[in-house]
Amino acid sequence: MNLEFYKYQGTGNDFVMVDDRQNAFGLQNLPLINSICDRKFGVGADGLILIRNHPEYDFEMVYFNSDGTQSMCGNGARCAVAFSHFLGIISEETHFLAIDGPHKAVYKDDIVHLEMNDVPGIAKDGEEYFLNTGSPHHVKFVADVAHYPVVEEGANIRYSSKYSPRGTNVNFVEVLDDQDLNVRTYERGVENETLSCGTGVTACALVHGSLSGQNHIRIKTLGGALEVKFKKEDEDRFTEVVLSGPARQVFQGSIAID
Ligand SMILES: N[C@@H](CCC[C@H](N)C(=O)O)C(=O)O
Repeated sequence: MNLEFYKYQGTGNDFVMVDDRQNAFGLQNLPLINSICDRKFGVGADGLILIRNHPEYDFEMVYFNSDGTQSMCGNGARCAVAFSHFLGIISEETHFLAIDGPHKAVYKDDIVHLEMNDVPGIAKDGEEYFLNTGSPHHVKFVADVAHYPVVEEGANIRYSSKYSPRGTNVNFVEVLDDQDLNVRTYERGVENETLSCGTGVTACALVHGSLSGQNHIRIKTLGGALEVKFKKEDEDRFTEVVLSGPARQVFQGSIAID
């Protein structure tokens, strides 16, 4: 049997996308997800996304990390919006469902503006921070992120007893100024550095914005530029959080599956 798929990338965070409006893809088939995402033996991707019908929303995004675990993916959601536009499911605006609840988004000129869920607070531990932007994120400020050992130190924090057993994603942030950051992220579920992480840059922007007093932060990742706008309420609570950036189709294909 052949599985038709599309490949998308959002600032270098890459995903195999499947139009699964017929609910044909087995959600428990983790070996299949692993093998499709494998960069040597499969298509190769940080994650796999199914687009499914939903009675109350334009579509449902079902996201899997490359190891088959599930969480919210900001870049994946931006790609899901672009893919749903390509499939003709949505036009410019959409209201869709993800694992962390409903999201609204606008797709215009190849840029997806994605409304994230409100963030209830930031936990501080010395000079390091933890918050949940749909997925869990540790945020650590460093002086020279380009030369930082992201994979080694990211794995140390991700597997530390503090975050056991669920683990966390880990972001290393270099502050350029009050509104600009360089960010590199170690991702749980990929167990490696990815070129960009949408929920991760959102977490970094909220921490930095709460320290610098700004509510519009530009973030450079290894895979490109993203922006986060938000409203800061009292007690480090954030509403109207919007993640913006490009999401593009790279190719389409078909893979033989058993
Ligand atoms: N790349 C994603 C985050 C995907 C989920 C994460 N790896 C987790 O398991 O928490 C993004 O763009 O947000």
